[in-house]
Amino acid sequence: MDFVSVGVAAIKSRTEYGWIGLGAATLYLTYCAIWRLYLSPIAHIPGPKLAALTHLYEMYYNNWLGGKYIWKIQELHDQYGPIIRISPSDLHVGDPEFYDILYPSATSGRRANKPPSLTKFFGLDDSLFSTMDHDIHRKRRAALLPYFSPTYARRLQPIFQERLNVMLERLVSFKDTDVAVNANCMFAAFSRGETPELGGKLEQVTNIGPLVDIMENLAFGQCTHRLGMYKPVPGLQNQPSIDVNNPEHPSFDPSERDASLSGAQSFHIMKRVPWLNDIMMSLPETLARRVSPSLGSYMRQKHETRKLVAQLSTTSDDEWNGKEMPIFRGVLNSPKLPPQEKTVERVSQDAQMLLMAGTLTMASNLEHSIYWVVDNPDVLRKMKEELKTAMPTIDDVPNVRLSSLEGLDYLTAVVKESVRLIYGNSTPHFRYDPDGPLVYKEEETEKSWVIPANTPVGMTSVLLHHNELHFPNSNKFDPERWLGEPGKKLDKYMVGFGKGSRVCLGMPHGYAILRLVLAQIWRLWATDEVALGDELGVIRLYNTTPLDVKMVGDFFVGKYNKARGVEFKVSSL
Ligand code: HEM
Repeated sequence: MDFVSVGVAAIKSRTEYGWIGLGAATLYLTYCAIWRLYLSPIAHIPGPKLAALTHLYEMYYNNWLGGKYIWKIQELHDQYGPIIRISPSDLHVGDPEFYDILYPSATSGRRANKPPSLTKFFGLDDSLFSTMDHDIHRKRRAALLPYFSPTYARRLQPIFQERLNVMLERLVSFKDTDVAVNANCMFAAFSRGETPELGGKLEQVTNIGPLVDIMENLAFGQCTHRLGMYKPVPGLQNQPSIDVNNPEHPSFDPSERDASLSGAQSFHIMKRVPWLNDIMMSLPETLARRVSPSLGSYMRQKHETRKLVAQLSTTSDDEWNGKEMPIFRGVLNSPKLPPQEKTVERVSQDAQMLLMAGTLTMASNLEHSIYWVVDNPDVLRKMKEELKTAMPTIDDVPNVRLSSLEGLDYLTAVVKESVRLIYGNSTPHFRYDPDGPLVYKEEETEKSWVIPANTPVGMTSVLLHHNELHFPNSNKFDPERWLGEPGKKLDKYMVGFGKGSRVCLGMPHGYAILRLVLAQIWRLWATDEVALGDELGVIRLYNTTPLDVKMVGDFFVGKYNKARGVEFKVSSL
């Protein structure tokens, strides 16, 4: 055989192999398509064929259009009914009455697992939030539970109050300056300096919002003491504060907040390609920072958290005598966990998750509530009148007890209404029952749908909180809806903290901090329309329109039009 015929034969066989490969791929794809459309155990659930056929349908709305699938899901519910198939593997239910079935309570005896799409996107696979298995989740949660009761939250008031005082003092230092305060950064203080105790040096940190400090205090028994950097402002009650004229200390720095939020942009990619997340998480911090600043700051947070937990693991019980035991010191020692659950690596994941869970939603909530309250003078008027009953003068503000704020119905209604409109997590929260099928019964038609075991089903707070049957005129910020008997009945439909065995662990702390912050800010400050007369000055929105507080995309948490978020200035009355 000459070279030419050998070459021709090789090409021929390669072409043949090519055709065989193509044929096999076509057969496989055809089989997959037929299986997904007609043979899958969820083939009977209504929905668009394209969504049943490929995840690209969802990806078009989430990755290409930017977190828009939840609103498409609402359109699909309008078209196909209350239960729909939204991807080859996932279902979605729009009927609020199904919530308690999908998210069973801890005492129901039913198990609810989380699928990887909701757990493997932020590199904390062994944290409480990301725990897929129901039984492991129960154990991990039991170790944290003692630190999250309403009574415990009340006991923590001095810790909350100390940080809050500093934030309020700092706010006064901006009065009659031209500084536009970034509300989210003011509350969250995403910047974190290295702790001197750990041998690091303090970075220049320009945020002093209370939330990260509070969470760090609860978690580790210390915070980064960034306040020590600020010069006290003369005349402000013994608090360190900022010299606003010092160019090194400008207003609240949004860079890390923006970085953290832009990190959320990768949520929809990571949830479908979890191995990409594993690669990212294995990068050294310097390289991660080059890939993206948000990833860099996330990695820094991860390393710092690990250092703090490692440090806690070497402390002795005596060191905490007479002091509040930090949560993760307790977890490292918890008799409820087996040794493999108490490694520094595993516990650090819980700690980082807690820092994130306790700041992102809270900061967003407080930020937007500033806008809603200023934008609704009637709401502010009623709230201020009620606040005056608990704090007759502004000197009473730092000493008001949480228990007396809990008795203020209107304040509670304002808090609930802001949680309703901030939605908690904006993305569908998937669960599956590993033990058997679930049944969804459509009330109107009395038709029953069997959902096979192990099928992920999601429900979405953004859609449930705009259900016009329960929340008429749902886009309006209207605390009145939570008052009286009708208000009490609405509690069933409030899902901002989730429900069931995985309901937000920090809900008591969340309510406590929201009550304290809102009550104290709005007792101390007025607006141009509403003033009691003895306030420190007025809050005026700056460069913020109604469009800026409207959620435009679901990236696990809501994304908003204006990257800097709500801004305001403070002036004399
Ligand atoms: C307005 C404030 C807050 C909102 C709206 C909120 C909302 C949520 C939501 C929707 C979940 C997921 C529930 C689920 O998986 O079904 C969650 C989980 C969690 N939250 Fe919050 N949260 C807030 C504040 C806090 C605070 C202040 C802390 C900590 C002090 C916290 C700690 C946690 C933890 C640890 C989890 C995981 C619970 C688990 O998987 O068992 N949250 N939160």
